[in-house]
Amino acid sequence: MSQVRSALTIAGTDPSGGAGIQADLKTFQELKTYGMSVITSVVAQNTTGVRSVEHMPLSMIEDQLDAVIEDMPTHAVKTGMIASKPMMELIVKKLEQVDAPYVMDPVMVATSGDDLIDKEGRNFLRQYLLPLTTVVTPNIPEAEFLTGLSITTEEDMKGAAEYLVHEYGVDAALIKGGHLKGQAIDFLYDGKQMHSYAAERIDTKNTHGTGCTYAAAIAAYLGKDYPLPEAVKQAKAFVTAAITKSFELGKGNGPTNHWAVREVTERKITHES
Ligand SMILES: Nc1ncnc2c1ncn2[C@@H]1O[C@H](COP(=O)(O)OP(=O)(O)O)[C@@H](O)[C@H]1O
Ligand SMILES: Cc1ncc(COP(=O)(O)OP(=O)(O)O)c(N)n1
Repeated sequence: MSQVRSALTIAGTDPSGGAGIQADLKTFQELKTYGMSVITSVVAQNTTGVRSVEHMPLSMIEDQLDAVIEDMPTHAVKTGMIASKPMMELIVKKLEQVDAPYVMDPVMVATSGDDLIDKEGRNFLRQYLLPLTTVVTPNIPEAEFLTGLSITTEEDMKGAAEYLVHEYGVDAALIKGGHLKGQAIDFLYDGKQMHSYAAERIDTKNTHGTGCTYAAAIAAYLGKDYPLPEAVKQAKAFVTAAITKSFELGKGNGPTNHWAVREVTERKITHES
């Protein structure tokens, strides 16, 4: 692999550093992927919650996207917080100009419980953005919204992954199991095979930004031409390390540790397919 690989994140900000654009760029950097970023919304938040949000004008989002797409090679795209239907319509149009794998982290609610996307945007995402994705990575509540299914068991998770692929035309769906009890297991359905990725659940409240970090790591590995099942396995190891060494910072849920991967060498991930 000669040229440096790059990834573009299109998301909101987290000034406390644990989630959003900040988490994505830290993840790309740790995985030696050149990180580029387009900001959709400026979010005043920390480990305890969101206090205010300013959405970027559409013209500013478009100018940021054009500035990157016209100038920089893009080997993978990851979206996080896209707060409205007009933003999504713009991003759909721009993604047509980028020939690269697209990871969607369908961010809807922050760990703190604050909504990050409006109702019109949720519905547009389901109908128009999902079909463009290489892989969508919902947590349990996000998967329940996207599918309308109740998800309380591992079998429900598998059913939701299959539903998203068959009903919404995503290439693959990764249902993350952090919100369930027991081992931290995720299920990836790629239209042909069901894959499971399991790790020991770590007893910590410091999981702010786990979903962002996981999706950004998947994008980085896809940008390096890893096959999707392997990209997910590597990203699972990355986010598990980040949680293992997460930080007791802030008064709420502390952030994950994006350089943990340099220190946590033994990360037992059970990948089955
Ligand atoms: N306490 C935990 N210990 C180990 N892995 C966890 C823990 N909580 C979440 N995970 C893992 O972190 C990733 C993010 O999952 P989840 O927290 O459900 O998504 P989100 O952060 O979007 O809500 C998944 O791989 C999940 O299995
Ligand atoms: C701007 C922004 N994007 C995404 C999130 C989600 O972060 P959070 O829910 O706290 O953590 P994960 O769901 O990724 O584990 C956010 N808070 N802000």
